[in-house]
Amino acid sequence: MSIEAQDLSISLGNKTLLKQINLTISPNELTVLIGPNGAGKSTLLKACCGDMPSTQGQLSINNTLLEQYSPAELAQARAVMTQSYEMGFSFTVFEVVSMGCFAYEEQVSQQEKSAIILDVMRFMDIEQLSDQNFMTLSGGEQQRTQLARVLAQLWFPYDQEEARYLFLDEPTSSLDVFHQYHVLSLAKELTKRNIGVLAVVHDLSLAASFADKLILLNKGEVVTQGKPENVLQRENLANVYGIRGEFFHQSDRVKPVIMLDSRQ
Ligand SMILES: Nc1ncnc2c1ncn2[C@@H]1O[C@H](COP(=O)(O)OP(=O)(O)OP(=O)(O)O)[C@@H](O)[C@H]1O
Repeated sequence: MSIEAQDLSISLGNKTLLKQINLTISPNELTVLIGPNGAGKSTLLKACCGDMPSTQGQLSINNTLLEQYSPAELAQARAVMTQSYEMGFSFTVFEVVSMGCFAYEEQVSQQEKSAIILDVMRFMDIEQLSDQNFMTLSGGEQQRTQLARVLAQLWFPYDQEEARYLFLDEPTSSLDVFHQYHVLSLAKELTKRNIGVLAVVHDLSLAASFADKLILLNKGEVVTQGKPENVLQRENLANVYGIRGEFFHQSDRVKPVIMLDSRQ
């Protein structure tokens, strides 16, 4: 059980966005995509969740090719949180989160649905905002509401045996430090429930602190992938980001950090 991308390429016109990507997203791992602006992270995330068709190569989810999934099956196999989430109408937080239940709406009672929504709102620390208009929330509160919505999509059925997947494009970009840690700890927690997580994260120290596996992208290609300490080597930071710095992990009592040289 996993998501497998094989030789995945995407071109638009004469521009190549992704070049021959090979990767595995495992259900028991938090995989984090890193790389500079324009590297292709969002494009790769969209390709892996089936939101963007590839020009070449293939993608399988739990040993079944993506094109063999119906939209309903795909909605039960994976949930996606993109970077922008414009709401055309005014909805309350509760209503936005309840949209996540669309994939199994007919299989649960109203009571069960409300219990799921409350559960994920508690998880995301937004239950006190339940009746507030989504448009009036702060950026971080909106982000946590959207996270609760995608979590709701994967909350049922409870006894699901098939691995499922959560795709998060910059889920921590508007969050304060407490909620950044909270969201990535939660993402890690989900991997214990047979949910594989692929997240785009810009903050390298945060990525190094939580990722089981990092995938470093540059110019549409995978430069390297593996454990954070192996990916965040001095030469990769220099070649890909153009910075001087290094991975530093003092002890198990503290999270690793990327230390930047003061002379860049
Ligand atoms: N629909 C499109 N048409 C043309 N070019 C596109 C399209 N979508 C993405 N691109 C280009 O593909 C490249 C990769 O974009 P992508 O959004 O995947 O990068 P990213 O690594 O997520 O960047 P960032 O860190 O800035 O969010 C960029 O150069 C972008 O301009």
